[in-house]
Amino acid sequence: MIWQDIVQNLAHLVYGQPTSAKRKYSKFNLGVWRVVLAHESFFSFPGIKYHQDIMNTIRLLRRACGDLYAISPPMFLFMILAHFWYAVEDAMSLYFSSQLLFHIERRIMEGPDGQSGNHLLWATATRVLCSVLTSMMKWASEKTAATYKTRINYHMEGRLFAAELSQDLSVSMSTSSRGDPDTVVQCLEHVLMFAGNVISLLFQLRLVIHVVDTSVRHAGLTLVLLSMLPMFTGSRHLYGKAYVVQAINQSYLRKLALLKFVGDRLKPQVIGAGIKNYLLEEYRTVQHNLRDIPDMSAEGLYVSRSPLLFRVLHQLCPQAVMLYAALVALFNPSKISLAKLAIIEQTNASLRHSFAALSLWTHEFPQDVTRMGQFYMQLDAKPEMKDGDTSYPRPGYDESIGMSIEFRNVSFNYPSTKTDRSALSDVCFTIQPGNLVVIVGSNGGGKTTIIKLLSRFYDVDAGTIFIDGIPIQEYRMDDLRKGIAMLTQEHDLFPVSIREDVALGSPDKSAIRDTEKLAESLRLSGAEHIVNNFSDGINTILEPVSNGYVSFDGNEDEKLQAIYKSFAKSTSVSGGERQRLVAARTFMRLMSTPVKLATIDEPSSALDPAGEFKLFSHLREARKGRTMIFVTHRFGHLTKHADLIICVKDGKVVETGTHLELLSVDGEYAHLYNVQAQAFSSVTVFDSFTTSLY
Ligand SMILES: Nc1ncnc2c1ncn2[C@@H]1O[C@H](COP(=O)(O)OP(=O)(O)OP(=O)(O)O)[C@@H](O)[C@H]1O
Repeated sequence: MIWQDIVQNLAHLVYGQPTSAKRKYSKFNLGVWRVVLAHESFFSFPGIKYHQDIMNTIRLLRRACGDLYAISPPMFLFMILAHFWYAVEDAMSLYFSSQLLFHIERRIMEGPDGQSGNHLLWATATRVLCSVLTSMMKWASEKTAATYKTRINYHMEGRLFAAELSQDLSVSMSTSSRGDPDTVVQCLEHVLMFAGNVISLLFQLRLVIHVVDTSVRHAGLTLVLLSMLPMFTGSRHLYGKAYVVQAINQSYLRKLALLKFVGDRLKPQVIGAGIKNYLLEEYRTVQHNLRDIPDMSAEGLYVSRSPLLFRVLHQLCPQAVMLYAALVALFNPSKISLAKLAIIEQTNASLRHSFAALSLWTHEFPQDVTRMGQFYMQLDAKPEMKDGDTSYPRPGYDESIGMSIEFRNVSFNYPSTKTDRSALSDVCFTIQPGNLVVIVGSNGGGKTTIIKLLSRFYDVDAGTIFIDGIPIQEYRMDDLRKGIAMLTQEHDLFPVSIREDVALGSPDKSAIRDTEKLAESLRLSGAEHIVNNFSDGINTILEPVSNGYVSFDGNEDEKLQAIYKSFAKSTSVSGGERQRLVAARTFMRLMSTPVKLATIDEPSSALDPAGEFKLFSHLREARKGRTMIFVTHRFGHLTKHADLIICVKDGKVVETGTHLELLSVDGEYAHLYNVQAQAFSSVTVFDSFTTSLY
């Protein structure tokens, strides 16, 4: 019911959503569904403390107005003027139409010699003028609005992009959805529409009551209310209500399960198992059991449950004016005229439309405000981690040696984690400048987490990480990260050309034109031959952003499909080739900036053994003046060169030492090493090749 919806939505707006503790819930079955519907009484609203929400809404709207005004003051003012004009025009056009109808009627009754010709002429001219002005306004407003909205969207999206780029990982991971810049202008437009709607509504009410009153005194309000009755008794619907729907009919669920057997995934097994007849028989049983139980949507079934009386009233009430007029005409014909009837009918229709628009507004506006709030919250989200003010490397610190690192009683858990187990707990180790370190351990042990903490992706929960003798938090994050080259197990390519992708390894903008360094990076990572495979060479974009679509109906058209495929020609490379290209970015970094720490976290899972061996050798060659930390599961050839091996298990450091020291301890590292060594002990041509590499 529209009226109920308006009241309920306004209550939501003023008092906020009621809490589930205050709502009542009713359960009922509809066809194959069980519906649980939340009911709200006015008393279930939490109370006036929600005036805070209203203040927040006003604050948000003021901020939105400020932003939109700053983008283009004339366009902003024009947008407000246009909306105001529509509201006034809506009301005026009703008034002018009624005048026109009166004059037409008078003219018809008086005939061509009557006195009303001039009035009719004026009324016609005013009506035409008003329509022309409105069309001009609409034309201008559509043009301006399109440009204005485009500007607003680009501007707001740009601000959001900048804000997202500067957020740290824990903040971005806690944000569930990306804010929509559209919401700002939408919200403001909805407010303007609401204001316009209220103006028209008041005018329409005034007009219809006045016209009816001129026929029968004081009958106007009664008649208006009577014709509006369907809004109080209208059909039931679930739109905008809080409910949950579950399929509970076992035969229906069985039918859904049976239909899955003809899907592509299970079809081969159905054919192989020869169960066609069995499934067919089962389906017939289900069909028989379901008989007439409808499986149409719960929403549709709910509407069809409206009581008969409501339906009759719904049909009859809008005709109340006509029926009433017929009665008046029957007993007192001089009190009614056709012009009045036409005006009342027309105004009644407008009134119904205005009430429906108002109901929609009260439903949508709180959602708009919430979305706009989310947008601004994302825009305002500040990095949680405090930046330090010491430059890295510190002035006077020896730049020719690598980074020294100490983890002192470090514990850490990811902000988004759902388990109680810490990713790292009470971790202690020390790495000397220039050391080659290998971190080993089983899956989920915390190896990658150590690497991420070193680049200060997150702050530790307890303990301290010391970099070159001082806590990591004291360094300026940008400086520290410039001193670290990371090669990770994620091998996502950037959606740009290979040239730009590799060049982005260097913070220097001119790297994109440094052909020599680009070629050397590709050579060291073993990606040279990949680039040579493409006709566009180093300028190939491997993951172009999608740049078009086929319309829904065009999906059937083979020619259109072929044209679409020709736009989006993504060039695929294998997992190993991707890893090599990503590694090229790291070599670019190692060649371009004074890197004091290189962290290499399993970048070779998809590489063949020879490729992995070469990659690691090239990385080791770039070690001079740097500390280097490798994380790898295939560590035989690396740990022998390592100054320090850190063995982690379940978030704890279980052993540290050199290869020989740890083998002699015969603990976790010796166990992992022996498992790998045994895998190579069977003599095959391939194995002897790989073992010789290691
Ligand atoms: N982004 C994340 N959010 C929540 N938990 C995470 C996240 N990344 C890792 N973890 C959890 O932290 C723990 C340590 O993960 P980490 O990636 O450091 O292990 P790992 O030793 O590198 O494992 P693998 O050898 O499989 O790469 C694991 O329990 C993992 O599930």
